[in-house]
Amino acid sequence: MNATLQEEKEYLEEIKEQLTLAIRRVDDSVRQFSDELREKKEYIHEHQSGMDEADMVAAGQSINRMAFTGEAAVGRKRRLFKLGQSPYFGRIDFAARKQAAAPIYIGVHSFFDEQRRRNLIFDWRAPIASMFYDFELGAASYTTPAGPQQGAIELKRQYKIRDGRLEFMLDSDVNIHDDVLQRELAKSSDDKLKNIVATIQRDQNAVIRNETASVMVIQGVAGSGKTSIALHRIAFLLYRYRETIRANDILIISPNKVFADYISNVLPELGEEHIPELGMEELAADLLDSRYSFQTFFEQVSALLDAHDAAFIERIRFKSSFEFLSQLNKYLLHVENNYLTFSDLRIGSTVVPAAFVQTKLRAYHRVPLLKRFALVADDVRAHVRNATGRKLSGREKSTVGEALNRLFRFNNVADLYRDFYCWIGRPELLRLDHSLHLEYADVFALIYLRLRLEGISTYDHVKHLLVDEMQDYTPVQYAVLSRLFPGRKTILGDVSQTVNPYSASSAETIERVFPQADIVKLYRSYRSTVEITAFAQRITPNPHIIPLERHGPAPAVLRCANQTEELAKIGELLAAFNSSGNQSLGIICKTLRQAEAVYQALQAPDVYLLTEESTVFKEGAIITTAHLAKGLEFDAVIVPFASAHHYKTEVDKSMLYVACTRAMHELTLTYSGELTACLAG
Ligand SMILES: Nc1ncnc2c1ncn2[C@@H]1O[C@H](COP(=O)(O)OP(=O)(O)OP(=O)(O)O)[C@@H](O)[C@H]1O
Repeated sequence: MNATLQEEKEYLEEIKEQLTLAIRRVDDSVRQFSDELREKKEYIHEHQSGMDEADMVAAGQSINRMAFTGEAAVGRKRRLFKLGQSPYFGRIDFAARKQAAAPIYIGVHSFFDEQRRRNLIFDWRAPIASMFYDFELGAASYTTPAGPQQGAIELKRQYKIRDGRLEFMLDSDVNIHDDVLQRELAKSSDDKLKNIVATIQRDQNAVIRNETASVMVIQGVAGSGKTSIALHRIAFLLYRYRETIRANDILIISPNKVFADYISNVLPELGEEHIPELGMEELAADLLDSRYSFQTFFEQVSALLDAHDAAFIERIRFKSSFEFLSQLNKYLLHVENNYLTFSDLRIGSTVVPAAFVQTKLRAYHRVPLLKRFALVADDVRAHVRNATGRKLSGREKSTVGEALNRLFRFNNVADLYRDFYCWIGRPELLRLDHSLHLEYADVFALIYLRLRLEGISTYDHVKHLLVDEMQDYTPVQYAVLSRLFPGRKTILGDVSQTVNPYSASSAETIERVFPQADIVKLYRSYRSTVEITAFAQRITPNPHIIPLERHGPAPAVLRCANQTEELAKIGELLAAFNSSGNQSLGIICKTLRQAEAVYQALQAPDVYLLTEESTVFKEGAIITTAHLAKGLEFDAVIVPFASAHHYKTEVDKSMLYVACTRAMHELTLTYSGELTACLAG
């Protein structure tokens, strides 16, 4: 063993010892807290009769304080314990100007040596740790409250420590060493998405640590780490702004529950609490006060996959356009200018001139229209009070309210929405029957009208919004999000991975809704082998994509004589997976019907069918649809029924691209009949 390795091993043992001592100290203080808490409770119990209300409140507060401190100690213990397993993953020896170099160890959390009053491990989010990601050996700098600290990195080292044991270490003289990244990516994926702190790349680090963007749009190719980066960005913001932002101030809008479960590990792995999460449809139901039933996005896409209905596509296309949002905005102006009828109001013997009401209503132009009537009613009441020199009777007060409500010709948003289509001369674009069941394309348009006319402030508390799969949301949806969430936003996705090409948004479309957005584009793909990435390029080419140099078997396209033989083949592939070293397999179909057919045919134990109703991500082998698999990844992927019969339209092609790009190491397609033309390249 060379001297450096020996030194590092000794240092690791020393740190582990320090951590053990620190855990013991926390244990002692937790014990002390719980003893004090018990004594306090006993004291209160015994002296209850002699205590007045103020004493009780004070005692309650002190108990809460103790419990809070106790909880913080338990959290600290959890973090220390985790550090004991893997205390650090990186080290840089940094020499600040005119000073000798000092080692800086970087880990998932910081560890402070109370006795010597110095940091033994720095949190990866600390400003000084940013140099590990941003610089090679030589000149380097980081920001401090007093300005940039210049200096030089004299050594850069990476470690893999697992269960307290040093598995390997590497000195690197270039950026984060490719070897370590390669080792990480070559591993099989056994479970949910993982943290990537040890191998964050420079361009990714810039996105994670960006503090200036009020809206950040990340357009990145499949497997470029968008979701991972966005979650690390949240962890960074929680650390950087720990005084002002808490986990509860953040909201993740996720495409479905399985995805939400799939990403749920990353932040706790980084020591952060669970972040509230909401599906787009849950948000819609909430904003419509559950007054309307509506088609879901899954149902819309399934309908498109089932049949080619030109009128349905036309409705979706129009309502996904920027033009539609502009028309809605113009219509709102039209409503304001034309749908209010002003006349003099007679309250008792007082006449309130129409011009008075009109001026008042205009003065509140910043308030949503339907909210203005109540404000103007107060003004009218005050006017009448001044004119008569007396208080108004209850009856007179309600007469004012009723008269003002009559100024506006509509009393519900659905009627206005219907009227909008007459106004643009396209009534055929709305399918809304009396049961008020909305098509998915209408859901957010109706919400937008409601938002503009009534105002909604339920989500004002959210300080940071994260939206994944941005390509699936339309300009109207973004206009709603923009008004609903005034705080900062991180929006990410990939235009090539749309499941509905008729409603897809690009980064440029989103930029039109958020002109202030910082747009970042990521082209390096980390998930799949070079062979799989090249194969997926045959479906949707992207000349800019840069696959990470990692090789594996070429994807296989297996021809079968008929469907029975195809299902038998999939059974064989499943058996081969079970005896391979791979941990996860995704059998990804175009539709749920196909997925159910494969599931029935295989009848294999330990194979799960993932549907729209599923709420958790399962390990091992799963059968699902491309729509649901979006955002997930598997060691090996099988795409059944890749025939010309099943994959022929634009929507089918999108599904095939999503399915193939889920594979990390192995990809197999099966078909019978003629092979799909989507693979023609
Ligand atoms: N810097 C990195 N170090 C190690 N692994 C990384 C890095 N960046 C990304 N990865 C890995 O690449 C894979 C893809 O990441 P992620 O799912 O975040 O990408 P994505 O862009 O959201 O993908 P998609 O849009 O295709 O769903 C994950 O396994 C992730 O851990």
